Amino acid sequence: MNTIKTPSKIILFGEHAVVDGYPAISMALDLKTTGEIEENFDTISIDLVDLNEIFEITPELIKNLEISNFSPALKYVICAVKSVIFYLSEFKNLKEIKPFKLKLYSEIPLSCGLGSSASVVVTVIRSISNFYGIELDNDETINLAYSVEKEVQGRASVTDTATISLGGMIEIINGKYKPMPKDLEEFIKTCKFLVVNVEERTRKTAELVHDVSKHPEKEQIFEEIGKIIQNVRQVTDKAELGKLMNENHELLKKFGISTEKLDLVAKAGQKYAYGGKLTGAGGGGSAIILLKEDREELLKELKKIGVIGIYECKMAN
Ligand SMILES: Nc1ncnc2c1ncn2[C@@H]1O[C@H](COP(=O)(O)OP(=O)(O)O)[C@@H](O)[C@H]1O
Ligand SMILES: C[C@@](O)(CCOP(=O)(O)O)CC(=O)O
Ligand SMILES: [Mg+2]
Repeated sequence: MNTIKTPSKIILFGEHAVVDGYPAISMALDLKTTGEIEENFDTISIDLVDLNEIFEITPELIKNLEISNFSPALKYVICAVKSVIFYLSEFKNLKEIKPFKLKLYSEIPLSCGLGSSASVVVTVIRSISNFYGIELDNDETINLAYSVEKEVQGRASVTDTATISLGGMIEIINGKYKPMPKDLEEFIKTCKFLVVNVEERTRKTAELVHDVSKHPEKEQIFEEIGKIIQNVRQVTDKAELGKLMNENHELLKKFGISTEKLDLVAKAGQKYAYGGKLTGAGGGGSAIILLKEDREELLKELKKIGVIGIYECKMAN
């Protein structure tokens, strides 16, 4: 049996704007999705442990699967299985689609803005290509995973799939992923972030991304977010960086994708730490807080607000 483990991510700045070509800055997080794959007798069997579902199909039918026939929860994994098998057959000379059993499970809270969708999609792609003994480079993996997120969500950026595939910290500029400038990376590495899983989401990423794309003030808000990221590049002081996080959160609120609890957590970050903002698509889910040394008051405030979970952010390389 082969095992693949893939990190999650936090978007530090630029979520949603990045879907429209504006910049973003993100970091891989060491909460991981695991894929365990081995030969199977006659079918392709996918055990989605976190969804309590098993999907089975005979190999010859996989390429003609109609993704729209499946429930939203199954779409990411099934679209990823179909896409990687199609790609390996068409472009990497895969001759025979041998049956396999793939078990998927994750440490990442699902639908919480930490990129669980991108993490499971990259895990599927790497597990299956690995099983067939075909090496995909990062660019192939990222482009394949990005096409899956776009097909399932209707709109997506490459931020999640690139960050999760490459690890570390990356910048997205004009839809292209690049390593972070060294000095900025060194500075951000001195920062400690708290990842707060605030509450269950009311809308899926696909719906949130769609709703934001229809907002009448979208362009000017994205322009403002783009300016914040220009300023991030000059910052060498945590108080400054925290202020820019707060500004980013205020701009995201204008899209109606924050919630009362996300705002309370962001405010707690502003009051008891350097700053705080929602991360990912919003609609509930997670926030990130740039920590000061002393976090006692902050933790007390988060307890009072009542959040689902708190993770000390450890960057995954
Ligand atoms: N471990 C997993 N197993 C199966 N499907 C998963 C897994 N993790 C994520 N998913 C799929 O991704 C969806 C969540 O993706 P999304 O709404 O983009 O939220 P996020 O990426 O912020 O976690 C889940 O509803 C499910 O369809
Ligand atoms: C909202 C967005 O910028 C990030 C989505 O993150 P998540 O699926 O909520 O973890 C969409 C995208 O970049 O594809
Ligand atoms: Mg997602």
